[in-house]
Amino acid sequence: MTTLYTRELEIAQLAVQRAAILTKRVFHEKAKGTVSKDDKSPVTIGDFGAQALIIAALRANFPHDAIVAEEEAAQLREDAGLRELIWGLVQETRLEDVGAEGLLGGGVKDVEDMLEVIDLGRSEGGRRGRVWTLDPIDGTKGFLRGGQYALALALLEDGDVKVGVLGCPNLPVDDAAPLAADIGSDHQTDDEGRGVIFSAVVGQGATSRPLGTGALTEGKKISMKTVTDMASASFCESVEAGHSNQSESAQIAQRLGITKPSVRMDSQAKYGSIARGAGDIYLRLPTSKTYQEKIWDHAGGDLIVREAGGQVTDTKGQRLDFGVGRTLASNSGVIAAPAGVHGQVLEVVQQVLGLK
Ligand SMILES: Nc1ncnc2c1ncn2[C@@H]1O[C@H](COP(=O)(O)O)[C@@H](OP(=O)(O)O)[C@H]1O
Ligand SMILES: [Mg+2]
Ligand SMILES: [Mg+2]
Ligand SMILES: [Mg+2]
Repeated sequence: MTTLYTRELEIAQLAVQRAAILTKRVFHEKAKGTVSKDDKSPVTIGDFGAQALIIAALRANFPHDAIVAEEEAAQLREDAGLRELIWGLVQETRLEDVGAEGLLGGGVKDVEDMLEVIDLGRSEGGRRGRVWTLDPIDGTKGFLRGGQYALALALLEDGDVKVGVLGCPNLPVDDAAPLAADIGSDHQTDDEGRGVIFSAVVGQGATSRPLGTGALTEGKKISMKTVTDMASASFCESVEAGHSNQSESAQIAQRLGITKPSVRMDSQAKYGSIARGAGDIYLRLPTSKTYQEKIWDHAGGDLIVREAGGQVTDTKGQRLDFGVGRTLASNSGVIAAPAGVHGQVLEVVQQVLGLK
């Protein structure tokens, strides 16, 4: 039997759309309730609030599915001020479309329930069964500096990505718009023309549609650009130098004959951008031997790029393996490129990294 994942896709898109209403509100506020996690990385009331809203929708619609999400409630249990702020936001956030809000169902009863909902994302993942993976704000550093960020949700079944949704509130709606790494100096007031949801279902292609706040509109098919001449291609990379080795990627660009400077952008907005042909190649080269990539940072983007005509592997040339657990422990780095040139890019990556 073919499973079409129609309901999973609809719920995932609406849940991301609703949570984006919350993150956009926090994005425009000066005080974002930022705290440091144990690994010193930032998390904000936007991350916690979005995670609570999205998991609440999953709990109501797919109560038997496991969830692997980035954040956990431990810090909120010790900080009443912070959790009340988040609770206020979660309570107030509703989709404009009453029917759509009804579809999401459930809701969060009270503050304690909100903390429990956040902690439903602590599954260890794995190769068996249905596992949702959620990054409520991917690119928190981009979110804090007024750049790109994404709400990323994907469904894995037996370790394979079946549905992927990326909400990118700060990317242009227009698939043909030039690659936008930041959103200019007007970001405190103006959301006009921005906000897009990228989606994909395995075997059904990838689409984009406006993020909006009302009912979802029909998606438009997206596809990667065909690269015929490397000299006119461009790399899309992290803003954070600690997340990808930028000097190695400069050498790779040079060897490939790429002349344009890399576009630096936070979050999985990179995957969405290349999937719609606004950029060409996404490179993420390991900066340390010990860091393991997290499944929520890549699952949605991986499927969206592959369904748009791309290939995604690590630097060893292996597909990303989402069935290992919460991390991509068996992979190293990421190379996402149009299928026609992926092999050529991989070859040069391996030469520069000394892998062959
Ligand atoms: N040393 C490191 N190497 C690679 N990725 C890292 C990293 N430290 C943190 N990250 C991840 O990089 C993500 C952001 O990706 P990008 O650099 O493409 O914007 C972060 O997601 P969050 O912002 O959700 O925590 C975080 O999970
Ligand atoms: Mg992330
Ligand atoms: Mg995150
Ligand atoms: Mg984080």
